[in-house]
Amino acid sequence: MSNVSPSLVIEDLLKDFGPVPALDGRMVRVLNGISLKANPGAVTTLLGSNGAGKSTTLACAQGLLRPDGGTTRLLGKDPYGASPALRSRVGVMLQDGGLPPSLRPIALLRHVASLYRRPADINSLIDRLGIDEFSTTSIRRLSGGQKQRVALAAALAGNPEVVFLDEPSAGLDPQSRQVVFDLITELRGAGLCIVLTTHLMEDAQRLSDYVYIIDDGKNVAEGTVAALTARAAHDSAAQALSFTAAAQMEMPRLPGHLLLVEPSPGHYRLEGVRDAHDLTALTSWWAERGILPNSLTMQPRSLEDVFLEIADKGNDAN
Ligand SMILES: Nc1ncnc2c1ncn2[C@@H]1O[C@H](COP(=O)(O)OP(=O)(O)OP(=O)(O)O)[C@@H](O)[C@H]1O
Repeated sequence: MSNVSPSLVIEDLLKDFGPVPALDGRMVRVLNGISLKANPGAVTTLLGSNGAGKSTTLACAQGLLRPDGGTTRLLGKDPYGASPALRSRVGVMLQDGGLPPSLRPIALLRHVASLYRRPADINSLIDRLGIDEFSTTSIRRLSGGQKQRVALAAALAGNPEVVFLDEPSAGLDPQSRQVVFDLITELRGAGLCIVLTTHLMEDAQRLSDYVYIIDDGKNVAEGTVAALTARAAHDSAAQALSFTAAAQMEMPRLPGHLLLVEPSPGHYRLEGVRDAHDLTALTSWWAERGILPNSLTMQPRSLEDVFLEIADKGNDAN
């Protein structure tokens, strides 16, 4: 891995937007020193909440926006104002699709493929992504998930070495999501450098070889999913326990370090469990109230726990 030269290298990226009338015409710094690397044959994920700066980072990496500072090298070149030769080696799937609304999907994909010297096998992409099912419908009338599939096929039509996927699973039903995930995994196996953004922890956890968590235009953590989750487990000995029972029960009084919440009706989550005594506090409440939970799980730490902890620390620091 260390001998592989990264397809994308970003160092200390700065990007300002504005002037913003609501801020007396001042500029807003939305990227404040983002750095990352993405290797071929790997899925590199930018994970962050809404507005963290993921799409802006991708737009700079793709050469669609001119950065206000820092350096960006895509396949060894500055992507801003790059030659068509560089662009033909890169595929982009934008969050809002950017597809011409009046065209039909297959005509569009054949046209896009015809613009490249070494296009992908477009029939196989159409088949894989189930685009045949809606081939006679214009893009304008496609559902969100169908547009996503066409946008992914368009991003891959030129047989790129690097592909940028902005929220690739947005709007997809579980079956299409699985198809897209399988395709991404296969492309990684074929040596593509895949850079994706998501705010969905589950997607990041399932797909990523390396994750950069960004918040407020800055890097806040990075690593493999395994390293990030292991580090968080080491940082904090507390675990969470989930159970399902009758909805909207009166909450018990628990020791101060425990927090019992009902994130959705009938689904309870006890946070901060450190040892078996903490479980006694919970089971005493169940015994007093005659509650027998329908299900009960102690959860291993997920990327979501890591993310929420980092976000919490960020909020505390502000
Ligand atoms: N053209 C623009 N002018 C002014 N502000 C902008 C512009 N584009 C983006 N921003 C701001 O920059 C910040 C980062 O936006 P960006 O779209 O990169 O976030 P994101 O992490 O991709 O979010 P999301 O998950 O919601 O797509 C946001 O606060 C956004 O409002």
